[in-house]
Amino acid sequence: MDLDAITEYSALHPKPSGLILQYGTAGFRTKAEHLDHVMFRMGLLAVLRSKQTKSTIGVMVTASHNPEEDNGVKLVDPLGEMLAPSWEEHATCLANAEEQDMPRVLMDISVKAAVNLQQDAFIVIGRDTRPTSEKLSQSVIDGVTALEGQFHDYGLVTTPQLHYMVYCRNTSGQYGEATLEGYYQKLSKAFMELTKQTLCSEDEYRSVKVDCANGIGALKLKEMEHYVSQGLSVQLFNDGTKGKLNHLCGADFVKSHQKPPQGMEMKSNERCCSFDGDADRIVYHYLDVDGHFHLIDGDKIATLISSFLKELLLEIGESLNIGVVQTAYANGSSTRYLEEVMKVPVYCTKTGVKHLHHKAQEFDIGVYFEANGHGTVLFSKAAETKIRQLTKELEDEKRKAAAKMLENVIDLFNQAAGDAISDMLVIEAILMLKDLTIQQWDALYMDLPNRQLKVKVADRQVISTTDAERQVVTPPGLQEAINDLVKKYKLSRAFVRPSGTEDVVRVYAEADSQVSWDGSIEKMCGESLIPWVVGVVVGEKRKPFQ
Ligand SMILES: CC(=O)N[C@H]1[C@@H](OP(=O)(O)O)O[C@H](CO)[C@@H](O)[C@@H]1O
Ligand SMILES: [Mg+2]
Repeated sequence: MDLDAITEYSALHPKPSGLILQYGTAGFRTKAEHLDHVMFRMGLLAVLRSKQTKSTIGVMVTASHNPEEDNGVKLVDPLGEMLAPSWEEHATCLANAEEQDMPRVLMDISVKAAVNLQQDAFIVIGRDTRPTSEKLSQSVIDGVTALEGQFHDYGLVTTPQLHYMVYCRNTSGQYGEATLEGYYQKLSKAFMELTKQTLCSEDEYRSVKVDCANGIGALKLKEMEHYVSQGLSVQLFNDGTKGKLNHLCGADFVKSHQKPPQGMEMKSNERCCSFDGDADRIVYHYLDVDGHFHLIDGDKIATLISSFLKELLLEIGESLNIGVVQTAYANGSSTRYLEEVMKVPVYCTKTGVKHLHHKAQEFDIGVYFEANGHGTVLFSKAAETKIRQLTKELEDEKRKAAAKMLENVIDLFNQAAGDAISDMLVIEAILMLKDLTIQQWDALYMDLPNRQLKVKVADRQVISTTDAERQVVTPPGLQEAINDLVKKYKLSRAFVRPSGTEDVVRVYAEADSQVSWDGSIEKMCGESLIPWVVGVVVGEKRKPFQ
């Protein structure tokens, strides 16, 4: 490693002294003006990771659903998954090293991680549509070239498209061709195959309105549109030609405000969906005839998908196991419906896709979705091989058709990461095949009323949790206080955790609809729980719930 050359290059991307950033749940994320040195250093780190794993590594420049002024970066590991936790620590150390210490820290990492510096390195880079993303991705490239890594810059791509490219390249093309054309071909072929025998021909089923959050999803859906136009017509809104990224629109806005995005014409009972800023999340929604807004979130998406998959499995008569993975934010009604009505086992992990993804890998078919709409379905290698084999061997026409459908579903899901485009096509296909309207889908179960709030505190790390973040460990007394509170309401649940991406504490509460009308959710969240959390964290001595 030529440390002098690295020092020289690094001086072109100097670190503001004293700035400390953390590689969080979704990489580094902050105001774009603080990120130039981080980008350069992540270019360097990606080269080390590539040498260590002898694989292509991805670097994505995006801040997803966060405001346009922000930006961020995350590394993508060899099979398209999130960076390994030990390397998250290396990333934090490298990003925070003061200018003069950086080459030594880089060297330390390569020794600790036993990196063979003679090994070749190959990095693929992608970026979203933020005004700062192009320049910042150039800084990543500077880092890669400073360590003499090879690279391919995919330019503007969605986050899941970059994950797909990494996965393709590290499986020698077995997963698909590592180009945008390859991605569109693979998905559209599976979608058209899957939907070709659908009986319904009414336009209602063939058309969907998409709020693209003024982000990259709009560009990529436009590119993809003609591949699927015979089966589905996609109407784009918030396509970035006027509005600001993620501003009053997009999946995060719709989910957290539980109201329609601005900039989208919605007529009653029309099927609409919203992507987030980097198109790795999706939620559906519609207005009913009375003009009431209905949100169909990640939980209901997981329910629709798992009931469809379970039916297909019954049809082919193979005992492949299926599991659904959620987080504590999943609505209690969804968990009950999945376990009690559908008889599907449900598991809860910590927040953050990497935890869900990891758990979902334990099943033949692992369905995972965060309530906010980030998720996908993973098929184990054994299940995939079995299903592909059945499409050839089965003689019974009905069973064979079910196996073929499953095969297309495997190809339609992005197995590397949650993907709004791919999820949308799966959902559209299921609705067509099952002849379901959005209202019928929505009526599978009724969400418990719920609230999610953020509290700004001096040090959010004062709160620590256990049991997949559902129980507070510290500060003492807080969990007991929550227990006392939820005891008072039917079907109620509440929890508090420090965010992994923002400097806030998140508070979640839900309760039976009967009692929510008298404002108990508000009582739980607003009047009592939040002041208590804030009080504890700032060290106030006041009693809870006063
Ligand atoms: C309640 C919530 O939606 N949390 C989000 C948010 O994490 P926090 O750790 O809650 O800030 O950002 C993550 C990354 O995008 C996403 O995976 C997660 O679901
Ligand atoms: Mg996102």
